[in-house]
Amino acid sequence: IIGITVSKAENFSGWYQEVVLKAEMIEYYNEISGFFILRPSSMYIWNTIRKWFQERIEALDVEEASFPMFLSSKSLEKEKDHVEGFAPELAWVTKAGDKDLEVPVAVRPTSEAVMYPYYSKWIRSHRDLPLRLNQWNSVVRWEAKQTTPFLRAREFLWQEGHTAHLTEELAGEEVLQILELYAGVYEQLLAVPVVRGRKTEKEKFAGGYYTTTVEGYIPSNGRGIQGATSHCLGQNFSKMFDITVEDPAPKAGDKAKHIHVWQNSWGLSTRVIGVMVMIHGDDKGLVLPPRISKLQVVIIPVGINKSTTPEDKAKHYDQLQELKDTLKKAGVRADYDIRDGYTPAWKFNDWELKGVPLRLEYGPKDAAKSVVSFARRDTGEKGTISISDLAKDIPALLETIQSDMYNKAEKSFRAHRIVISKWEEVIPALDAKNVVLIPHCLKEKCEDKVKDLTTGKQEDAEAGEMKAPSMGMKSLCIPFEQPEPKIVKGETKCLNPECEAFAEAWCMFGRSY
Ligand SMILES: O=C1CCCN[C@@H]1CCCn1cnc2cc(F)c(F)cc2c1=O
Ligand SMILES: [Mg+2]
Repeated sequence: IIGITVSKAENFSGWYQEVVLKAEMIEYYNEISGFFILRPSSMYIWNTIRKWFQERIEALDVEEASFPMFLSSKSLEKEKDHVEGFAPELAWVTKAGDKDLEVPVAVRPTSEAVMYPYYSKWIRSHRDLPLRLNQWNSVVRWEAKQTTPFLRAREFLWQEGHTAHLTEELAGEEVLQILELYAGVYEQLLAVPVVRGRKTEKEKFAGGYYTTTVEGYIPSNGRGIQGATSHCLGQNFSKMFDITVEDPAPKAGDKAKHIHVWQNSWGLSTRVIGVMVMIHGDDKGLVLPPRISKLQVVIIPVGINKSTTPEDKAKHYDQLQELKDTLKKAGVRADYDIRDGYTPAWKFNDWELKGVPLRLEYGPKDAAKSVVSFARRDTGEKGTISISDLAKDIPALLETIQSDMYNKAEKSFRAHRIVISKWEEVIPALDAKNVVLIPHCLKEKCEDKVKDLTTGKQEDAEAGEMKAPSMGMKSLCIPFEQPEPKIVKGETKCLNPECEAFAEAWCMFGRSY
């Protein structure tokens, strides 16, 4: 059978691998492990996201650039403090042909060290600010952990924005504008709800000042997943790379001094596609939100069989063409499937596997009544639409599917975000596939302890039980939207029973990717 042989509820990771393969989104690059081929249906989704995001950052005066994909160890040296943790992920080129390179070069895992020596050269006066450049490219991080399509790959497509500003306020404003665009990619295109917040000191980008993030939730395993990040780098990188401007408003009598610029960097990757697949897919395969689906409507001829005369078949197929033209004129990405030698049922399965949001069935009986039958991919709901209403009803139905998919996922995430004020309720909540909001002191050491306290111990596992001890919980973000009752400084204690500090905020924790 062409369908999915693994149930999403029973074997989530096996289900996921099978869906992305059988829906023809991905091919494993068997030559080298950890690399994947993105096939047309994935690239269509990525390009839809790219157009949507590109249009909006252009409105923010962000310009596009393309920098080399190799890093010299000299410029890597400049950010050595936080790069050392990443060193195992760096891929190096040491030879060209049969000659060793004098100095090995690293394949970019991100482009700060490639770009910022030139930011230093280009940014002289405050009139050169703000500088806002974005790259659409791919980066390489030689992950040691198990890779999986879209979610963790050794090379992935992303965009990386790198901006420089005169003040912390101007940088901070942009950090949030970009974060809101990331939330828009998820909520408006992928029908995926996200929580907006700030990363804790432990989870933020170590080279930065603060990190804001959009966090997703995977109902199948109750885990949180980082969706995209928008960092304020503060003046950390401008000090490392000497990116300064003359003070535009020196106090009278002061000699001209130089200000280190305030920088941001922000990235969203093809991981977003994996998140969408995991949330919306089902045991028949992919379920695509209409706004990002290459094919929104597939029209399947039914009731055509051996007894149908060639004339009638030809006439019927002409009508399929008319239906398709009507839908295309209405702005719907539609096509029909007249592949010979396959039954309608086979075709239904094939297009369900590929996640096409809406199927229309059209046979001689429908023709006689000037209707088409429809079947929604997300809910399976069926019905009929009169052909005269197609141009109006189909676009409306597609928008209904888009918002129903979002609302269903939003309801599920909201129901699995549990506000907790008693420590003993935490692990049961995690085991019930929830993420939790707890009063927390936000200190790194305390977070380490919370992770340890919530990691199942080997001896707890039933003797001989193969299951790995349950994963501890990490902080996901400090939600901008804080639950009631608001944490009052010095009143509520940090929920970690071994921590004496007061809570600073409600912090979202969960098992995570
Ligand atoms: O996350 C983003 C958004 C886009 C621009 N970059 C930032 C920070 C990237 C953080 N990061 C993430 N991963 C890395 C992996 C490495 F091998 C390495 F040398 C450096 C890094 C590294 O700096
Ligand atoms: Mg990483």
